[in-house]
Order: sequence, then C-alpha cells, then structure tokens
Amino acid sequence: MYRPDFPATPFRLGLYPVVDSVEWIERLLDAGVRTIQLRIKDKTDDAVEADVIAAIALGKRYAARLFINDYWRLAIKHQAYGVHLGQEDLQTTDLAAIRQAGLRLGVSTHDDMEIDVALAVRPSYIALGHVFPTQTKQMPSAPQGLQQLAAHVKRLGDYPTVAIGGISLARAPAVLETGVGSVAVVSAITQAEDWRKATAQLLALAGVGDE
Ligand SMILES: Cc1ncc(COP(=O)(O)OP(=O)(O)O)c(N)n1
Ligand SMILES: Cc1ncsc1CCOP(=O)(O)O
Ligand SMILES: [Mg+2]
Repeated sequence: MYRPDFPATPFRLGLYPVVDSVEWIERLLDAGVRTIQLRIKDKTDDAVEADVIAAIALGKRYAARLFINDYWRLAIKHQAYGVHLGQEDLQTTDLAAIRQAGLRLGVSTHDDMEIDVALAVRPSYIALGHVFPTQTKQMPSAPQGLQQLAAHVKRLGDYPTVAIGGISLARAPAVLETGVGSVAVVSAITQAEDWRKATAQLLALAGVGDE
C-alpha cells in the first residue's frame, strides 16, 4: 500500500475550512477549528507575504494545522504546517524543498488518473473533489458525487483523504459516511447566515481532527 513520503498528518483532519483572509483564520481558530487553509488567489508573493506570516503565527498560537494554498515558497520561508497544491502546480513546484523543510503537502485530485499522479508524489493527504456543484470555484470537470467519492476513499485505504466541493451542513453526514477523513468547506461557513453556528454544527459532525 502507498504511504506518504511527506511528513504525516492524522488520517482524520476533521473540519477543514478554506478561507481567504487572516480575519477568517483568527475567527475560526478561536471557534475551535484545528485544520484550516489560507487560500488567496492570484496575487504576487510580495502582496500576500504579510498575510501568510500572520496566518502562520495564528496557526502556531492555536496549535492548529495551517495549510497555505499555492504560495509554497512563502510557506517554506515562514514554516507553515503545510502546503496545498493543485495538479497543475506539481510540475512547477520544488516538491523536494517542501519535503526537506518538513512541511506537510496536500494535493488536489478529481479522478482516478489524478489520484495516480498524486500517489506518485506521496503527499501527506489527497483531496478528492469536487463532490457536489460549487459556486466557489470554476471547475472544468463534473462533480464526482458520493458514489465516486466512496470508491476513491475505498481505493485509498488508510491514506489520509479530504473531500471538497459543495459540502453543506446538510450534505456533510453523507460525505463523512464514505469514510473520508476530512471535509473541506468554503461557503458552508463563509456564506452562512450565522457562521458561528454553522462552524459549531460542522465541528460536531466532522470533529476537530485527531492529534
Ligand atoms: C483541501 C483542498 N482541496 C482542494 C483544493 C483546490 O486546490 P487547487 O486545485 O490548487 O485549486 P485552488 O484552490 O488553488 O483554486 C484546495 N484549495 N483545498
Ligand atoms: C477550492 C475548491 N477546490 C475544489 S472545489 C473548491 C471550492 C469549494 O467551495 P465550497 O465549499 O463553497 O463549494
Ligand atoms: Mg492551488
């Protein structure tokens, strides 16, 4: 069976909000979240460096697993817990530098072929998406749905997995029933009428993740 060649994460990363500001990082860590991602799109490293530094400091203060999306050089420079990369990033990233710096790595996948590619990299976790239609990111492929997600989770055995895409409070229980280790959400929290309540409810379902 495959094993990560990057530093390990727990199999169960629990509730995993993906947010675009330091303000959201602080709010959600204060609300008890312990796995979280800073996802700021299409800026230069210089433009996001202060936010990356602040997010990493918060992650450390709350003993949380803070992943940086995309800006892997800054994540290494400031010693984040981990980095999240898409498939297309794999060709242009110094993966050995991430590994040598001791950062965890998460990789996006959308189908079996992309899972093959991800497994060859042996990241800390594999993200499976998008499960349901999403308004948050333009996706070139169709949603994989629960059956395909369950098949992917089964294929990956005890490899840490994260489900993402269109996961609402109502859909989270069925997603978790597939055995996936974590649910990553954007709008279920950031667009909720009451984000505190939504976060507490999602934490009750998905947990904070294992140590
Ligand atoms: C947990 C998690 N899964 C998937 C993604 C998507 O990452 P990526 O494919 O790099 O796309 P962008 O988020 O950069 O638009 C993610 N960010 N987090
Ligand atoms: C970043 C990303 N990658 C795949 S789907 C997605 C967006 C998920 O957002 P939401 O939880 O609002 O559907
Ligand atoms: Mg990315």
